[in-house]
Amino acid sequence: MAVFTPLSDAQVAEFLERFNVGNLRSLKGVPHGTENSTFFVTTERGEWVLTLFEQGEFEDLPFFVDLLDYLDAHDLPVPGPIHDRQGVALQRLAGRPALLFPRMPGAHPSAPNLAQCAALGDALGRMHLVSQRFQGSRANPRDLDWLNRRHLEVLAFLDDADRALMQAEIADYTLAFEGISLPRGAIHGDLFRDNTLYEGDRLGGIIDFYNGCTGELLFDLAIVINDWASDEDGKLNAERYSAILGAYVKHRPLDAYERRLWSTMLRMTALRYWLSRLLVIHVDPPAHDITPHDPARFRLLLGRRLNAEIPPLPA
Ligand SMILES: Nc1ncnc2c1ncn2[C@@H]1O[C@H](COP(=O)(O)OP(=O)(O)OP(=O)(O)O)[C@@H](O)[C@H]1O
Ligand SMILES: N[C@@H](CCO)C(=O)O
Repeated sequence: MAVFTPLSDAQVAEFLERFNVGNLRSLKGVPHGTENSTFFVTTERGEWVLTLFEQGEFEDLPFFVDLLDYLDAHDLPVPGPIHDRQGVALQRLAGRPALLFPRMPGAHPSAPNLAQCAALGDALGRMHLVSQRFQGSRANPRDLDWLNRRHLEVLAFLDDADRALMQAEIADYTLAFEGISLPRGAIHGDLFRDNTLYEGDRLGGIIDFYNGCTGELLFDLAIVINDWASDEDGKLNAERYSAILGAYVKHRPLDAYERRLWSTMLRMTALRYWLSRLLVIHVDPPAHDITPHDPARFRLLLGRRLNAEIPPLPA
């Protein structure tokens, strides 16, 4: 259930008057999502998504608006926030920060085919090409510093083998990344399958940029590979791996440091989700009654990335 703040038709009809999007025809709460209240809004001019922000860093919202405006202006398939008649995107409604977006077409791909993987790699490559010139800045909230700090809070909940693994891995990443500067830019930060929408093989939209930040582009790519190209047993699926990366490098070839650190980055981003999911369960339970994601999935992926050879990167 993802309507934490209910809205009436009258409230939304009045809200829409601030914009040039037409008059309310229907309003429907979206039953997915875990963090924000989301509504599908229909007017005679089209379909829109209204998001009320319930938690998180409200001071980061202008960064997300600027990033989405920028990517939208560069023809990436993202929902560019609708600006009101005065040119302002970030609003307040029912005491919450609010944004209105165009509704992107399509559905989440649970088992993406190779054409869908290639479409994702293509869009991410195009995004990273332009995002290196994005002027905004927001530190990556889940970077290596965060891993180093926050893993200490979950060690007590792990068995001896997992505790030793987590500590050894983080020490290894710290050494591997020391003094190395990888290409940086704005990144999505959480580009899982359920943050994309497809109509057939066409990528209709990349959504949920609320983990967006500026950081290492390779971090984004590794998150994508771990989610999109892992089979049920956690092993890398060579075909999906090649489809995504092959399409990506056509826009942004990887440099020598990125190639050298690729397998480490795959492990680090697997551990990033293992840790964030453990923190949700043991340390920071969500304010709302939602089913937490399973940390074991990313413990499995980490083990696979450690113990199996990573397929070569495309040239
Ligand atoms: N612009 C959009 N176009 C179409 N559907 C959208 C759009 N924005 C959000 N949605 C739908 O609403 C759902 C919830 O939105 P969103 O992911 O922003 O919320 P959340 O609470 O942050 O959820 P999550 O748990 O996925 O992080 C999405 O899974 C998607 O189905
Ligand atoms: N994609 C995240 C949840 C949202 O940040 C996860 O799977 O743990």
